[in-house]
Amino acid sequence: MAVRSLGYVVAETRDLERWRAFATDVLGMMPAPSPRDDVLLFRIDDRPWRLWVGKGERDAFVAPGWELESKAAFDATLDRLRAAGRPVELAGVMEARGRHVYELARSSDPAGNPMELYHGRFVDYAPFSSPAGVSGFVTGDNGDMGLGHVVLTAPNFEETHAFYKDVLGFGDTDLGRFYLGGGGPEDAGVGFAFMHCNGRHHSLALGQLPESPNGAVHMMLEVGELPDVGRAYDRVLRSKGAHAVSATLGQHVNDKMTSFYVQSPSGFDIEYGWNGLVIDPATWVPTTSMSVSAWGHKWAHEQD
Ligand SMILES: Cc1ccc(O)c(O)c1CC[C@@H]1C(=O)CC[C@]2(C)C(=O)CC[C@@H]12
Ligand SMILES: [Fe+2]
Repeated sequence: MAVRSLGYVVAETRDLERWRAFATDVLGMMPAPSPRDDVLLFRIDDRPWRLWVGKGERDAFVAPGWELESKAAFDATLDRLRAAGRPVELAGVMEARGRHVYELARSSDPAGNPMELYHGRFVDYAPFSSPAGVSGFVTGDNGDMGLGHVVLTAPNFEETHAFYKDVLGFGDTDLGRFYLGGGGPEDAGVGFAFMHCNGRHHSLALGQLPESPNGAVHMMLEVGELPDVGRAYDRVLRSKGAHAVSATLGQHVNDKMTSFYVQSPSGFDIEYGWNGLVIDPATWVPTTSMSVSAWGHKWAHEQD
C-alpha cells in the first residue's frame, strides 16, 4: 500500500518555448500532444507523458507525481496522510483526466514540498522516438522504476524523512552526511536520505537544506547508453551558455550513476545519467556513503 514509483513531474515556467527547445533538442525528450496551449508535455517511454511544463508566473518545480498501484492503495495512502495531519485535496474528475490518471490528489510533506498522488497507469502505445537520437530512457519493465528521481529540501529533516517512510512507505537506501564546507571544525555537514520505492536506487532524496528557491534541487533522467550522456553533454556545451552546466561529468559513489547536471529553464537542475544501481528492496541493508562522487561532478560553485 506504499508509493510504487515516481510517475511524473510537474514544472512551470514563464518561457514555454525555451523549455520546448531544452527538453527536445538538449535532453532528447519526445514532445507529446497537449490539449492546452499553456502546457507542454514530454514523453520518455510509453506513458502518455512524464514531464508537464505549464506556463506560470515563476520558473519552478511544482510537484512530483507519486504512483499508487490501485484504488485501494490510493485510498489507504490518503487516509494515512490525513491521519498524519497532512492536507489532502482530491482533484476533480476533469483534472484527473487532464493528467491521464484515474484519480488524483494533492498533498504536501512536513517541509511544505507539494506532491501529487494518483492511481491508474495510462499507457500510450505509440513508439517512443527521441528527436535528439537518444537510444532510450530507463524506466524499468512496464515503467516500474518510474521516470527517474527527484531531490527535495527539508530543513526539518528528521520529521520529513520519517514521513516518507511511515506515511508513504519509502525505504532507506543510503544515508549520507556530506561535508561540503571542507569538513573543518565549523562544518556541521549536510544530512541526506536517499530512499527507494522500487528497484531504482533512489526515487527520492531529501537534503537537510534551506527551502530551494526553485522548488527542488534536481530531477534525474536516466538514459540507456553512456554515449547518450556524452552526446547530451556535447549539446549543452554547444548551446554556448544558453543552458548552463551545474556539475561536470562524474560518477556518484552510492548509486554508481555516471551523470552531469544542467540547469533547466525552471531553475532546478536536471541530472542526466546512465547505469544507476538497481537494488532488491526486499534484501537491501541501508548504507551510509561518506562522499558524493568517485570522480568528476565539479559543481559550478566550486569552479575556479
Ligand atoms: C550524492 C548524490 C548521490 C546520488 C545522486 O543522484 C545525487 O544527485 C547526489 C548529489 C545530491 C546533491 C545535489 O544534487 C546538489 C548538490 C549537493 C547538495 C552537494 O553539493 C552534495 C550533494 C549534492
Ligand atoms: Fe541525483
